[in-house]
Amino acid sequence: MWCHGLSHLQNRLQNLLRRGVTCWAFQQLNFKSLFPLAIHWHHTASESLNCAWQQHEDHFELQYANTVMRFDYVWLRDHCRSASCYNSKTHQRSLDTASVDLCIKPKTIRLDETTLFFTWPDGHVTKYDLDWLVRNSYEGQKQKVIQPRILWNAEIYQRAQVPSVDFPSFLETNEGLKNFLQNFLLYGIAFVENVPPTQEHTEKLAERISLIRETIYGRMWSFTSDFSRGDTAYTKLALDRHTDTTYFQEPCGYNNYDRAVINTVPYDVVHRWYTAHRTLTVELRRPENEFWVKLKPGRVLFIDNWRVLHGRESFTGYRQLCGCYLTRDDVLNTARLLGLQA
Ligand SMILES: C[N+](C)(C)CCCC[C@H](N)C(=O)O
Ligand SMILES: O=C(O)CCC(=O)C(=O)O
Ligand SMILES: [Fe+2]
Repeated sequence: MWCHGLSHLQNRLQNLLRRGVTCWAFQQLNFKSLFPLAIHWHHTASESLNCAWQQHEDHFELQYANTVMRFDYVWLRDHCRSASCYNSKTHQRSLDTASVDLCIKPKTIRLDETTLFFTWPDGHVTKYDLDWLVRNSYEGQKQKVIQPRILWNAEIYQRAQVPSVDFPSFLETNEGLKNFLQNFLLYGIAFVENVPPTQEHTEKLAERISLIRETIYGRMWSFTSDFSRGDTAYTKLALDRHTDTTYFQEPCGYNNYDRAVINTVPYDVVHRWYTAHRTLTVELRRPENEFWVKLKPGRVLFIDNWRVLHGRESFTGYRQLCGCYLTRDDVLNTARLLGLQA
């Protein structure tokens, strides 16, 4: 993440929208006439619970809360929350997953109210609450939006009139910080206004959100067009949309300027790469996806490099920027501590 101003932004957002899982209607035929092996459907005693399950040869099938779920038996054993399998104080698994027989099957399955009890061949009992299973099933997760995001282009973002947060509110109130982070998570960029235009205040701002990442550019960097480093960022040249530090093992995001020689793939794969690169670049350069921001002293911009690229026009005269790179895990951690879905 950056926390300093840029002259224009290019938003390019790939987001996978997920569809909810469909419900399942099941006409219960008399299986005896169809299959030699009787398949037992187990139902809850109380109709209101509306839960049915079936013990298949290689998985457990559960129908509950309008969701059809399928669970691997090793998974059901591995996620056991019994005292001997799970440390409820640290929320860590005690069970040695590698000790679970890959061909394990439950000896018996029983439902009591809203809890399923699986008894394994060694006598160990694993119990699951039905709602926990829905929440933690693959089928249940597919229905959830992991983190709400708003896909935008320049027009959508301008129309959204996303409010900036003021420096004092951001620094001194959790509400200010939470509003900022909510916008940052939704859009991938967010602004803080009226920040005293010093590196120290910018640093204080960044530390409010996350750990600052030390890189070859220092912890906080302040730069101008003095070519103090052999990089076009330290010139007056225009910079096309990009993200920084793509040459790091843990880059901020990816960047065409800094791309090293492609010498690890054969020529035909190289050509496919260029074709894909061209498709992406055409998309990235669509004018409607460019959101220009006029930076000024006191305006701090945070950018999620996994969602938004940055760049600038060429310029004349004196211009100085300062900022830093933030660690994504710590930004997300701060957001979660404030109750945001991140
Ligand atoms: C000046 N500042 C430290 C912000 C960025 C320097 C980044 C330089 C390099 N072109 C890259 O994109 O990673
Ligand atoms: O000068 C700017 O506005 C941005 C420069 C840049 O992208 C960089 O330093 O990586
Ligand atoms: Fe950059």
